[in-house]
Amino acid sequence: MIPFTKGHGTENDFVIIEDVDASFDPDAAWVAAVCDRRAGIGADGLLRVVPTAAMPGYEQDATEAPWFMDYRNADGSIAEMCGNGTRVFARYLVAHDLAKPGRFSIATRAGVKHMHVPEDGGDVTVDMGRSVWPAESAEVLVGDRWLPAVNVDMGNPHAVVFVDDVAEAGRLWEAPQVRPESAYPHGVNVEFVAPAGPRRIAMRVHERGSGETRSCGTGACAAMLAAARRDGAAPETPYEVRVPGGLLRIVEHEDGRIEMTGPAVLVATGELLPGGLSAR
Ligand SMILES: N[C@@H](CCC[C@H](N)C(=O)O)C(=O)O
Repeated sequence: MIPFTKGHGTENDFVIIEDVDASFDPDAAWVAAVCDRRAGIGADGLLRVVPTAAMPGYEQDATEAPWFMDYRNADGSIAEMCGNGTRVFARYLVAHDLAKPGRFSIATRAGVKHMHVPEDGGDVTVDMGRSVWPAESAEVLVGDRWLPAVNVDMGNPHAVVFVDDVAEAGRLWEAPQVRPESAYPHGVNVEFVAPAGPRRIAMRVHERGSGETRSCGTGACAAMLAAARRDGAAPETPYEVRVPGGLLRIVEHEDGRIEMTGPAVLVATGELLPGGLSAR
């Protein structure tokens, strides 16, 4: 039987599997079966808690960040980074005595991230590092209009589109169409962003590998940065990003580091029974 924990950050939900001896490397089909909302546990993604020293290519980060967040999307694909995932992962480490509350670091495929988990169980902050702005120009189809995309890399790729109302994104049952597709050789997360007041935006997202989710932390940072540039806001200006699953508070510092604060909730623990997951 495989123990698991279920958690979420602004309703971006994850199955967390602890793998302290790095003996478990699930394949994509297994992850997709666990994340299936009818035949599995159901989640937007999976977080494997594994020693950084056991992750080939990341061993150098182990001293600073002993635990590695091995993130998988709901379809089983690997992504470099998950902003909401970092907060939930950090909460898990503290709850399971793998880290002390306060400040500590975790390793990810997008580098080491610095966390703050308050002792009182309050909201968790992650220092996401700096953004990169790819030069490609691209567009996203919204209804029957092609709108310009603002490309922001937060360790993973994002295309931010400004709309008047996030409802314009439609049902998002399928990945939004982008052009040229060559602008996103590894796929893209698409954020639809509308004004929601001074220093406040509303966002919906279609995530690469997971479909529409109720929140995306890296996406919220990309959206905030695109909005702040558009508003001409100075660094250190805090923004609120309203997503269907709650509220994230984000600030870009003078030195370009981006900090995101929001909830990180552990909901349940359980065990996966042998043979219970549907073969695909
Ligand atoms: N929900 C995440 C992002 C997860 C990865 C994304 N789907 C991708 O493929 O890049 C977040 O909170 O950042």
